[in-house]
Amino acid sequence: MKSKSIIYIKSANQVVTVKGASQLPKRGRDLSELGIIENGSVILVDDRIAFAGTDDEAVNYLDTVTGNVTTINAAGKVVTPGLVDPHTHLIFAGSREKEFEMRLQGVKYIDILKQGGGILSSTKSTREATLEQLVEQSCVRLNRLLQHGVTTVEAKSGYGLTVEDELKQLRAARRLNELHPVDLVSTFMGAHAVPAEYKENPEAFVSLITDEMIPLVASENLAEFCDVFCEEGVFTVKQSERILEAGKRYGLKPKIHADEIVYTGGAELAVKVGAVSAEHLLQASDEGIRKLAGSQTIAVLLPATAFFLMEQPARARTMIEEGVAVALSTDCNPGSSPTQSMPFVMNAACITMRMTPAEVLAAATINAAHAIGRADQIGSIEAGKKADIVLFNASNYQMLQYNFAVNLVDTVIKNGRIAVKEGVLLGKKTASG
Ligand SMILES: N=CN[C@@H](CCC(=O)O)C(=O)O
Ligand SMILES: [Zn+2]
Repeated sequence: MKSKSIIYIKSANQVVTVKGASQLPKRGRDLSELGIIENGSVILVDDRIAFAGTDDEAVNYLDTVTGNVTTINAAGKVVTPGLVDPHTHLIFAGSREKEFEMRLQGVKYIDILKQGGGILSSTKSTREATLEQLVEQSCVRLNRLLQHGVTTVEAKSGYGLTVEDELKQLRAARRLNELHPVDLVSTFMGAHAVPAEYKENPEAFVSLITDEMIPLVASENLAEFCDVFCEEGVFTVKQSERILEAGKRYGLKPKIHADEIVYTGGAELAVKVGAVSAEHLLQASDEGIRKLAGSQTIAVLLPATAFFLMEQPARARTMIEEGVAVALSTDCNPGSSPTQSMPFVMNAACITMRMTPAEVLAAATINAAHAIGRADQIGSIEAGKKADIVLFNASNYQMLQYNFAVNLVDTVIKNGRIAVKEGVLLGKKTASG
């Protein structure tokens, strides 16, 4: 019989389990309850977490298991669950730094899209790329996410906007998931923008999404979620509802880019369709926030996007006080958030939205896992969950947010294997494996 692989992480300054009293998303005061173990140990057996407790308890537990033990001395470090990034547009080709300069000169993000740039510019480069080129370019970003502590990432399509190119993007995500240690969770987002060829007839594009794209995505099992950019000048509330309901009929769970640039009632729609998550929410109304608070929909907040677009961020404090379950994400994409740093997002959540370091950590782990329907497997350090763990060079969890614009990640363990050691990616992944 194959010997078990055991990783014994011991003597951590803090093990931040983020374990909650229930299996539900964290809200209100509970968002700050991190289940910290001082002088803690974590024991991983093969690809699962087997134990989390004090150093003394760990010694007793170790007596009960046999296998090849790798010991990691975590003295002076903070141990957390692998970070979860629940909203990205990871799979794309090209970049848009020229638009960045235009925006610095005062041109609005949404106006660039209306003039045929923005998302449509990335659509052009993504259509021109082969699946292999998409995997290659996206792999570089995924490596960086991993080096910044992310062990699971959601990835949306939406830069293809034709049947074949949307499928190509989702197949690229599947390929990357197969070759890379980080887990990818796919979302179909054919409703990311109306392509130029449908400018005069957007309803026909909506029909293409509902009648052709969604059935094909579902039949190839290429995505778990369906997302829509519900925004003035992009997809109306009515069109968004039609698309999300069509997705539901094919087993794709709804997500919405809601109330990002202007208020449209996106948050209200998210609750109406039973969305797993509503994203952005910069312009969400009081009523929208109240409705989110009374629902199971997670509010995925994207402070790096507001920062990069030079806009006011979402009202995180109001949301938390009203009882909304909030999560955080990079929104990694070529236009509004070309970052691969969750630690930056976590810092920005404190500085720009006044979330506390404790709230931020829960929002970037367990609540982020809820936002992609994975909270039973990841997002906290609990026996039975995936062995996805990060060790930070920090004496306490507040340091993670306080020490901004540096990467404190020392070690990342993904599925029970060391993927990053002393900040360096091991067995560096490329598109060929
Ligand atoms: N707002 C819509 N979609 C992305 C941006 C995509 C892009 O600009 O390429 C977002 O979530 O920010
Ligand atoms: Zn997005």
